[in-house]
Amino acid sequence: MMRRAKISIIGAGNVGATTAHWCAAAELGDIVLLDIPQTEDMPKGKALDLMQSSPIMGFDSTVTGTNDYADTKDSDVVVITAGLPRKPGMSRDDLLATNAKIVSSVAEQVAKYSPNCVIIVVSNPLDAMVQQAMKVTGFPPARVLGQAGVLDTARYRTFLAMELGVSVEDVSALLMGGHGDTMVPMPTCTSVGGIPIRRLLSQDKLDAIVDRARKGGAEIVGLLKTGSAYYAPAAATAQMVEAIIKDKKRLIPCAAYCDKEYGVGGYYVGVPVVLGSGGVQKIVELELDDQEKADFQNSVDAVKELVAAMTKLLEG
Ligand SMILES: NC(=O)c1ccc[n+]([C@@H]2O[C@H](COP(=O)([O-])OP(=O)(O)OC[C@H]3O[C@@H](n4cnc5c(N)ncnc54)[C@H](O)[C@@H]3O)[C@@H](O)[C@H]2O)c1
Ligand SMILES: O=C(O)C[C@H](O)C(=O)O
Repeated sequence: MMRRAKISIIGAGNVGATTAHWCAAAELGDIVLLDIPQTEDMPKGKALDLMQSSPIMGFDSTVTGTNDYADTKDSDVVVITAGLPRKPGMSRDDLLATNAKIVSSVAEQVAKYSPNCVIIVVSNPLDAMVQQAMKVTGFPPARVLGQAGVLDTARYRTFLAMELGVSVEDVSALLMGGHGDTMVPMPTCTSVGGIPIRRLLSQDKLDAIVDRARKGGAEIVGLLKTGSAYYAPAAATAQMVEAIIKDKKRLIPCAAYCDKEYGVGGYYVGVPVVLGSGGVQKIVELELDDQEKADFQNSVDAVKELVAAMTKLLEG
């Protein structure tokens, strides 16, 4: 009998529970939703609620809630959403000290119970958290990656479609770099219905859209006031889960470990990858123009600083 894929989601908060929702609705596999013992039966409650939507939505995935890592044993994919979200006035980097400790403890348990899984980290500040997850698990870099680029690109595509009055389905785009204010839009890799974006939009309008995409997370934080975005982040994460489980070989931007690639030198940063079974199958190296190169380097430098601050915090 064919075994269904097993997907565990660590952190049953807004992003975690919504990722479970999208994954279940798309019948990607059986899902385990885990949170800390202090949350008591909360993950069980969310899992049961989701299961009770299955007759209406027509999916046969099971969803189990738990506080016990033993229930995540032998997962194929583990999504880490554990950690604090930011509130208005905070940057993602302000979460560094708290979330680095949380992600370290989570990654240790994930490696113990699912030594062969692919890990998708979502917790912020993303690029540092995924680096820490790789370090703690000792997994090969292809099996540890971060979700940011799919979300950032989706925001950029949404704003472009809104501006042009066209279907989002026809907007194809790419953003690179870290998941922060230094992320690098790639107008040379943006097209609508096959038409290069610069033939459809003035530079001013494009710049304004790029700026809004860069600040897209803060815009939602400012509106929600109690936390950060979760519908789009969860949809982005579910797309990555699907790519891995179905070996779809999607060419999408993810936070991937780049050593020689783009001359990064051993850090996680957003780059286009081929994502499929086993995680990152290939990092796609593009020839960058001078501006893109400078912007990308600036973003890599910001990631390096963040990782150095994290190392100091954890070791100090
Ligand atoms: N990468 C991205 O694009 C992206 C997008 C949105 C949110 N995020 C980040 O994802 C994280 C979660 O956001 P959220 O909105 O779901 O927050 P949330 O507060 O709704 O949920 C976080 C959950 O993590 C749990 N948790 C805390 N410590 C834990 C531990 N040690 N083990 C297991 N679970 C633990 C909490 O109990 C809580 O239920 C935040 O750090 C946020 O910044 C990243
Ligand atoms: O902005 C945040 O803090 C959450 C997330 O990184 C996002 O981009 O929505």
